[in-house]
Amino acid sequence: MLNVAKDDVMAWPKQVYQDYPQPATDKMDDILKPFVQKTVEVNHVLLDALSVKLGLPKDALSRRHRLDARSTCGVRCIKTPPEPEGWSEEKALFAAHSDYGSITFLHNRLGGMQVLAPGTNQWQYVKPLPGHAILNVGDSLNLLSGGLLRSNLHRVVPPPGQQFSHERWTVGYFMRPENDVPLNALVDESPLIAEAVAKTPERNFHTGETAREWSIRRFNNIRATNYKGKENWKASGGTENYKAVREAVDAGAGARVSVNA
Ligand SMILES: O=C(O)CCC(=O)C(=O)O
Ligand SMILES: [Fe+2]
Repeated sequence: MLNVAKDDVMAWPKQVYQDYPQPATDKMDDILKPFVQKTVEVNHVLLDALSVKLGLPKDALSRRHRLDARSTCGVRCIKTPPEPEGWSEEKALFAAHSDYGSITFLHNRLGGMQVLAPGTNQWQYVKPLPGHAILNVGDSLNLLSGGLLRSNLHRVVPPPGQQFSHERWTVGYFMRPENDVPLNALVDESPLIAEAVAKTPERNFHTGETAREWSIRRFNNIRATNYKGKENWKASGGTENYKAVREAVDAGAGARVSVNA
């Protein structure tokens, strides 16, 4: 798995955070930079449409996700070898999690990603379609929207059927709010969001954390070297007050860890 920070891609050949291996540096100008720019452009169209639907000013979300502002956004490339033994639930490649940011834009050819649809205990495959991308709403957008947009639990298991004999590749862009954006529901900017928050008193939509603090806390607790058990899983959590997630975790959905979502 290779993660490349958006800020490093956009600053290239200057460095903002760190070095990357040659497969990434060779492709910065021709592939990574255009990929980031195009993805952010598409995501802004989506964020504007979502803002309007949420009763927010049209740019309320996109102005919190500007391309040239520092953030924890990044590109991720995941290569998974073929699984000769075929499918088995224990072989989850990515444990159950919800993404930390706002929008995750995923491109893959093989199946394997599964989602826990709200109100169910059944994992369902999300089938990649040619010419399409898969979009996950992350926890930050869930919070900003007062829970109106859901960040569902998902995981990755070996691809189904005959696909298991192929190498699986995912390329994704993880869009997260700008570093200093407070992660609170936007109640002052939308009566719809204010109403949704008022109707969910059991949830805290005022995290007191900035987007950067939120991501760093979660990355640090889930990192395999720090991970000691369920307590870290909970400390890494963002939507643990969200009933479906809490129930799934208590039922063991989050028992395995391998993610940096
Ligand atoms: O590989 C995939 O299809 C999804 C990976 C994922 O959920 C993640 O990187 O957060
Ligand atoms: Fe994910």
